[in-house]
Amino acid sequence: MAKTLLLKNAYVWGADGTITKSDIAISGSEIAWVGSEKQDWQADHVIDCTDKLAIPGFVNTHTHAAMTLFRSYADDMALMDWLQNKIWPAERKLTAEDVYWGSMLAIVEMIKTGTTTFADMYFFMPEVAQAAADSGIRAVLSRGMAGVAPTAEQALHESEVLFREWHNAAEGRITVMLGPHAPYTCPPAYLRRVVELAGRLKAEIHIHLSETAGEVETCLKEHGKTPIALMNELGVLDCGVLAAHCVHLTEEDIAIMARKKVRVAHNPGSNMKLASGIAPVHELLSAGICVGLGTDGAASNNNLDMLEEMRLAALLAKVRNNDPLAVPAATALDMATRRGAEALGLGGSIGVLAAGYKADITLLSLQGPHWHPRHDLVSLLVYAAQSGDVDTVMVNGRILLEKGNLTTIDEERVKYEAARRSMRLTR
Ligand SMILES: CSC[C@H]1O[C@@H](n2cnc3c(O)ncnc32)[C@H](O)[C@@H]1O
Ligand SMILES: [Zn+2]
Repeated sequence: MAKTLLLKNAYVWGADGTITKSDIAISGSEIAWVGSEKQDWQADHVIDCTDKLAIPGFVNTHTHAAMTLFRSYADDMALMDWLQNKIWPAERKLTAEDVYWGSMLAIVEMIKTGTTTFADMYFFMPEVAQAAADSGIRAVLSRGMAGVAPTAEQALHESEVLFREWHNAAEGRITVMLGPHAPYTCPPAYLRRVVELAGRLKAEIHIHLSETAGEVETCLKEHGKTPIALMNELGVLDCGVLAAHCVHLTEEDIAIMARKKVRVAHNPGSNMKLASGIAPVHELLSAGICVGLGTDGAASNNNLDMLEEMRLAALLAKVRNNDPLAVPAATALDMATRRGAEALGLGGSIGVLAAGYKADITLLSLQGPHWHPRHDLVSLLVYAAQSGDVDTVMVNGRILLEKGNLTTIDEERVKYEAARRSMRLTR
């Protein structure tokens, strides 16, 4: 018999976008019921959620988890300078164990700030998968691929093995996509092979696209097309694509993306810090494109806090469009949860608190002074909440954070391992 859990008397952000005082009944890994009338639910365990807000766990649609190891190592630089002169040389020294512990540090931070799913693109992905499996979090994993010697062939092979060994593994918490890094690291011939592999495995693609003005300029010079148009020509957009960044887009790019149902991972914090630019989120949403939120890696953000990303997304759109109505609070929250789930191909399974969805839930304490007065809880969540408000987090009905304490991870060991490995890598 599946274990049952009752979250009693919470403020629940429901499927209709309103917040009402409700109970949430959970059976095994799924939400069985949300409402306020059911009296006869026999729960194995009851959590009193008085003065707590229940939302779907945040979905971080783009990160490089193990880059926690490089947090604060190289700041205040532009993307290509940062990658070529600081990050890539340090990444060449990474071992599988480094990636496991760096990913674990990311997972600690993500769970403690209310994230229940993350999409990762990096190296040594079986170790990232193991970290996700060990911790209980949900993850969508891609082996980052660059189409240049000496690792181009190996990356294709490792992507296929990762897919075969980990897609739908760990009680269904882990899924796998293919991760060609970007148009400037993957030449057209290589991208065609990625498309062939995606077709054979029926795998989707996670890629960085149109992140900087320089990327678009170079692509136009070398291929006579924008990165989006080039991906379209190569068949990449027919595979089902999660495109990270999408900062510099033409009207024609947006029309192609809408037609091809490209989903976007918007990373406002990283885009600001690397001075990449401001993505046209309002225009993407108006074109009917699915936009989720991501932190990018902790070396370019420098944290993995989706509350912060949600607030930045709402604020930055207003600045870009000179319009206070651009990306209202409710839209930002939807992007951090339901739309993020859709962006990762998990729509209908997570991202909403309703019967039949997986029980991936974040409870926030409403006791801090910044939650008063309470005209509008969605507004308070997006514009005033703090990560320290995150009280309880569950994935698949399993509690990973209880009253602020991790239940599956030894945080002190993780911090120790990450610190000593980071010292070696950046020496
Ligand atoms: C091939 S694994 C992923 C690869 O991406 C690098 N990376 C981190 N942040 C960004 C970014 O904002 N744009 C492009 N590439 C990025 C990371 O360091 C890995 O090398
Ligand atoms: Zn990235």
